Amino acid sequence: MKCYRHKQLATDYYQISMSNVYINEGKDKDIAVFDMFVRNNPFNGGYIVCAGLEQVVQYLMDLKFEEEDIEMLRENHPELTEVFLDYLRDFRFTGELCAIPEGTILFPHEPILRVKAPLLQAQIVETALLSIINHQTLIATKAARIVQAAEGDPVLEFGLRRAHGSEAGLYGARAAVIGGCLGTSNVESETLLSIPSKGTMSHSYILSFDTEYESFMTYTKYNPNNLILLVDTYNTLKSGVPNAIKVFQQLKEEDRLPKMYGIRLDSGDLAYLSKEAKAMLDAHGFEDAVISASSDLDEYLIRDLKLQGSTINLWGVGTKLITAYDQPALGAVYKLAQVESDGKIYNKLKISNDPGKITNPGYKKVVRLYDNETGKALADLIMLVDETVDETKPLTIFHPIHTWKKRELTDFHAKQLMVPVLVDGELVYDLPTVTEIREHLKEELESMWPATTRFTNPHEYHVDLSDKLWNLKNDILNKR
Ligand SMILES: Nc1ncnc2c1ncn2[C@@H]1O[C@H](COP(=O)(O)OP(=O)(O)OP(=O)(O)O)[C@@H](O)[C@H]1O
Ligand SMILES: O=P(O)(O)OC[C@H]1O[C@H](OP(=O)(O)OP(=O)(O)O)[C@H](O)[C@@H]1O
Ligand SMILES: O=C(O)c1cccnc1
Repeated sequence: MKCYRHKQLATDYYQISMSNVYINEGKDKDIAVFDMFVRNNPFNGGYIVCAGLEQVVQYLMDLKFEEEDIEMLRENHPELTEVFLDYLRDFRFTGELCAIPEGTILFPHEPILRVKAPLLQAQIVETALLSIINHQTLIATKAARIVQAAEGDPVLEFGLRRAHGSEAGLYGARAAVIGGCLGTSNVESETLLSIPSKGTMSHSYILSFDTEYESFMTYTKYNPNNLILLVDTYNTLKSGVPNAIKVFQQLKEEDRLPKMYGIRLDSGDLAYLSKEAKAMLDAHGFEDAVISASSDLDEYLIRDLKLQGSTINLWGVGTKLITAYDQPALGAVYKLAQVESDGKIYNKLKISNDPGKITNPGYKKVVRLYDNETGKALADLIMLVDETVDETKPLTIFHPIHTWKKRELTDFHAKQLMVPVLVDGELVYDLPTVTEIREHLKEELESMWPATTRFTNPHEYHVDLSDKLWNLKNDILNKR
């Protein structure tokens, strides 16, 4: 049986059936603008970390349908016309993609990306684009929170075994590094991230030897530079830590104690055990030993362990990071905002009884307004592409639903968040490396007030609409 992935078929069938209509009704040449955005911050948090753009670009640039895909569609779906199947044969994405760069902090309702392309092209890519961005943005945001809780201690991503399949593990590892993780245990990600995978040892390794000491000592023969010994297999304080100290002493005598050495705790009271282990290591002159821990950790547990005075200084985080345990889906959506047909422009919005769910029409951009004195971000404005912000005058911004909530901004500067990525289907953007993206996120987090990034009841960052966009939206609503 053949079983391999056709990425171009990784879509919902309705994209195909709607495209079949578009081409037969001559709508395929209409130019559509779609926005992708998230409606709520995940994890009850105050921000979102953009991730996944590189894979979106790869997908759009590589997208084509093979003869066998077309044959399969013809056989299984007799309703698909030959005109449409023929069109698929030569399919290429020839449109425009603008996006907020990866590692940028984003807030609900702001377009994370905007696609402007012939309607059929812009439509048929929806599912793939959403699945890429929904996944990586969610994991990058979770990772950023975990890294924030670790307060500068390195965090390693250990989740592959608990990921929802190896693809989620691989791209989850990428997103985790974007979110600030120092590295990952995932070996496959080395080719993707160009970051060497890292790791310690498992309980089974230790159990495979007659004694814990022998397992540790044998490990040192083959791992001269990486020596993090797992100390909880038998008894952390009575056996694991004393055996680790014996090994470190012996290596020190032989002048082969690596720079990076230490222990990993994986069960029990991590605060208590880390403090006791630190005291024992210090008493033997191993003050610089790494004390790492894993065991169902997340941002709340890490914060709690720090409050308890734990001495852990390297965190291994698996399940709760790679699965975004407390919020398994981000909920980004992809909505039609404009159609250009026969030279005429029609701005579109989706109505809802919930005013927060009514989409924003038009060809838009996002601008971030920064305070000149502190350099901190003040608010974001979603506006039409042809609008500018006059930085020389005070600017009054208002809540898009509760419009009486107004704020006057003075002494600020504005920065456009979206950048052109594809023009006429061609790449016009230098894709940064994952480590560059991670650095960018650090700067982004520094530009936010702590009130926005705190875990408990974070301040709702203001994302407002320009007057012109607000009027356009209301005009459309009033005409219905
Ligand atoms: N000091 C602490 N404060 C709060 N939570 C802690 C503390 N120490 C450990 N935990 C957490 O408590 C949970 C249970 O830990 P525990 O060691 O009892 O189970 P375990 O890790 O599954 O151990 P075992 O593998 O021996 O069953 C884990 O999520 C762990 O991270
Ligand atoms: O707790 P997480 O955040 O998910 O981190 C990954 C976990 O995976 C390993 O456990 P596992 O029991 O699978 O293997 P082991 O026998 O090597 O401990 C490791 O020891 C961690 O506890
Ligand atoms: O290297 C490790 O310590 C590791 C890797 C995967 C899962 N848990 C731990």
